[in-house]
Amino acid sequence: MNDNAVHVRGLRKAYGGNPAVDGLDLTISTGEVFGLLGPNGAGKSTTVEILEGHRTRDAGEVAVLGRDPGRPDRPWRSRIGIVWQNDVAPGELTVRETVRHFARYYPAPRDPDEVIELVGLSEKADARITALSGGQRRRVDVALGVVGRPELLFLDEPTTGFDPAARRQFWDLIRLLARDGTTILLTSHYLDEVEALAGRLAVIARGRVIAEGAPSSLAGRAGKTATVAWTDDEGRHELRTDSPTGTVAALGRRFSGEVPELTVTRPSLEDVYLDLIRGTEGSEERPS
Ligand SMILES: Nc1ncnc2c1ncn2[C@@H]1O[C@H](COP(=O)(O)OP(=O)(O)OP(=O)(O)O)[C@@H](O)[C@H]1O
Repeated sequence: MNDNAVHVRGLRKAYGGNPAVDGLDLTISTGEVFGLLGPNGAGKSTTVEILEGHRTRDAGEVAVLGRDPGRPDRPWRSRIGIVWQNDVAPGELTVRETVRHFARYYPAPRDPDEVIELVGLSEKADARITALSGGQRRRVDVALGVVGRPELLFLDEPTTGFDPAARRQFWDLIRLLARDGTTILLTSHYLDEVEALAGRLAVIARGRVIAEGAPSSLAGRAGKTATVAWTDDEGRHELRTDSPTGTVAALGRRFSGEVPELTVTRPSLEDVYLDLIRGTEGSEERPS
């Protein structure tokens, strides 16, 4: 159909007459790490489940790895990987047994021991799943999602329950998979995670994409007013300006050298995101 990993036009899905996905368009290029953001109930999971072939749609054109996920077959399924939101690992097996077991479902799996190492569970390889902590079980979920060497990986809230160090380690794993050519669709409520990992993202509200772009430039973020702050004998100063370069140059001249505690900040991704979704929840008006 086309070379994109994911191609969606006019996707619709309603539950009992209530639209959950309401004319959604999405294109994800092969090899991209794409973030999906949106408030609770925006339609992210419904969209992702349709793309995964786990939910039917009411209308719209959808191609995932060139196929209609509404008619999934086994070879297509083996090309996608899913990290489920809920723990799917069987309890009585060890980590290694579990990963080996799942590897057998795929035609060209990764080496189970390498995968266990990748997710940082080598020391727990012989532990039963039931003996793992919540964050460690989540790592098993990730291992099961990638052991089949997927071309397209769906990650839904992947780092929920991870400690900060484990999150960073997981981000490294995602970057490694991306370098390996894996296309990744990441759904997360952690904006720093999306910013760190995604090349592009879409914000969904009330079943539609309301903004799309690189995290650094979403909704005109890069051009938004900057805040220049510095400290002098009188204390801390903050100046909002559309020309921070000129402001910093003037400060440089005033201090003839280093400006004490100088910072230049633009609105964070979270600021821009919250602005975007403000008014989309509980309102009858739809953003254009
Ligand atoms: N199986 C279902 N039956 C009925 N309504 C559903 C079903 N699944 C989802 N919905 C409704 O569809 C809408 C979109 O839900 P969805 O789970 O896709 O949102 P989401 O963006 O993934 O939210 P969250 O961030 O909370 O996971 C919500 O109003 C939800 O109540």
